[in-house]
Formats: sequence, C-alpha cells, structure tokens
Amino acid sequence: MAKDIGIDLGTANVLIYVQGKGIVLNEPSVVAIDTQTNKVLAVGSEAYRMVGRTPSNIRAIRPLKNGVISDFDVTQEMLSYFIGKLSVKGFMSKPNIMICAPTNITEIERKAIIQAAEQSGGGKVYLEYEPKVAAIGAGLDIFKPRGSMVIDMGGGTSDIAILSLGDIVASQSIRLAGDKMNSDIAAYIKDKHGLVIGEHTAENIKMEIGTALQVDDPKEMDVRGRDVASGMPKQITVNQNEIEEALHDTLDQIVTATINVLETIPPELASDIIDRGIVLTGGTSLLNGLDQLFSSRLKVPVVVSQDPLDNVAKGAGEMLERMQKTDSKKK
Ligand SMILES: Nc1ncnc2c1ncn2[C@@H]1O[C@H](COP(=O)(O)OP(=O)(O)OP(=O)(O)O)[C@@H](O)[C@H]1O
Repeated sequence: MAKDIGIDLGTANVLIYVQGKGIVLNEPSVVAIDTQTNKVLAVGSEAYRMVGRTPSNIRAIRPLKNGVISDFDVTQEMLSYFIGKLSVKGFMSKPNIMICAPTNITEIERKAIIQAAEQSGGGKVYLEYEPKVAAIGAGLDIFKPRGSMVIDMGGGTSDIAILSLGDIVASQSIRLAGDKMNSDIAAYIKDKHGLVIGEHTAENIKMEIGTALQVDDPKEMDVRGRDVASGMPKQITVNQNEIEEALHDTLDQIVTATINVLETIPPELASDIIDRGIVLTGGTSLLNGLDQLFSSRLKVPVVVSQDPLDNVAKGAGEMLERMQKTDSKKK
C-alpha cells in the first residue's frame, strides 16, 4: 500500500518523513555527474564526499540553489533516486507527497517542484510553504486565532513568517542563510589570513567555532588551505570572534528583515509575539548565540526548536495526516 511521505527538498539536505516511521532518509542535496557522458555517478552522501575533490570529468553539483530548483533535470534525478531508495527498502510505491518550498518562489518554480516530485514516482503531490510546515514540525499550534512567529534558516534561504488561524499572515523569504555564511567565512579568511579554503572547510569552521556574538574567551581552530601568495598548502589558526566578524553583516541583514516583517503586522498579533516569542528552526538556527542575538535585538523571547534540522520534513508528514483526517471526516 502507498504510504504518505513528507519531503523537505532543501538546498543543503533532503529529508523524507514516512507516516508511522518518522524520518527515514536524510542526505545532502548533491549529485555527482560525469561531464563527458552527462551520467549521474552518485547522489546524496556519496556525492557530497566528492565536493571539491573531483577530477575534471566529474562535477559535484547542488541542483537547488537559494532554496529553489536551479537544475530541474538533476533535481528530478535526485528525487527519483531518493524515492527509489525507499521503495527498495519496501516502504512504498507511488506515495502521496507533501513537499515544501520557500514563500517567495514563482509560479513557474512551484510547478517545477510539483512536476519533479510527480515524475519521480509520486502519487498525489501537494506543495506547502516551508515556514508554515516548519512551525507545525516545531510543535507550534498555528491553527488557533493567535500569532505565532517562526524563522526557518536553512542553507539557501531564511524564511521569516507570522502565522495565525493556520495561515501565513506576514512573511519574507531572503536568500541569505547557511551557504552565504560559509562564503562569508571563506572570504574573511582569504582577506585576513591570505588563505584559500574550500566549501567543506568553511562549513566545518562554522559548525565548530561559528558564533553570532563576540565571546570573552574565544575558542580557536587550526585551518588548512592554500596560501594565496605562494599557492602552497598552509595552516593558520582562527578564533571564534573572527568568525563573528565574518558573519556579522549577513546576520545583521537577517535581523533587519525580521524587524521589517514585525513592523507590518497588526498590534494584536504583535502583542501575541511579545507573549509567545519567536521560534528558530532549520540547521542554521544551531549557530551558537543566534537565539541571544535575536532576543537582544528584537526584545522578545527567542528559542531554538527541538531537532531544528528535522522540523520541515516532520511537519510535512503531520500536515498530510491532518489533511487525510479532514478528508475522511468529509466522506
Ligand atoms: N551546528 C550548526 N551550526 C551552524 N550551522 C549549522 C549547524 N548545523 C547545520 N548547520 C547549517 O544548516 C544548513 C542546513 O540546514 P537545513 O537542512 O535546515 O537547510 P535546507 O532545508 O537544506 O535549506 P533551505 O531551507 O534553504 O532549502 C547548512 O547551511 C548547515 O551548514
């Protein structure tokens, strides 16, 4: 029997939630392609290990950029591979799919995502906006007549949304999130230390010593790369406060976008947000000190959800279950 699945088709990771099983797949959104034959060589974790280490005839690409599909054919191949992997495990054939997208996608992008899921072996395909689904996955009851606020920060996009009565009342999606932070770190290290580092190294630095606030006793980390001047391998040491400096402008822009959204809402909803606070979800919400940065700038309570990387996939599964219950009540 076909089971329903929720898919978080993210810029950085694809997560699949199966009813009754929980999250059954969690892999990077990367595909390795042979540039001579155009054949897909590896998908997901296996392809991710190739990023920055490929010979000239292999290209490891991310088919989604900034939260939207930049390469439709490769996205479809990636989705088919992941859905196929579940069928092999005996989970399902032709499942109904709830797939999630940022709030600012165009109608063409919306159709492209639905089409990719249908052609990848889906039954009925539904598309829902990420912050709504993330809020449900984070355990917020968005269906009551009161305001809830969520900021979903992933790899490509930060989605800021205020929800009430099951819908988005105000939102903004900006293409600034974890990926931009990785490039900020790489640019900073090149400028300040004359060292060229790869995408993986920048991401490791962010995860190990990344911080949204200056700290009194900064941790240090050794970083290896290529010396800009000599072209030779070189090792340097960076500390936490340097990474805060690298991330400062991007974080400031995300906070400013949040303030702009708050400024558009009616006073009753604003009062609900003061009472109930803001929930941060998505992988980037795990950045050290980010909740404190938001609460000090916005003067409202801010918490990071539980398992922020899983919220969208889990919320998508829960939404499908909710829709089925409503459908069976109608019958
Ligand atoms: N501990 C951590 N500290 C800082 N950033 C982290 C941490 N863990 C994961 N991230 C970042 O979270 C991002 C991935 O988050 P997530 O899986 O929620 O995004 P996504 O859903 O794939 O992206 P999008 O929603 O933009 O399509 C990556 O940029 C990753 O570097």
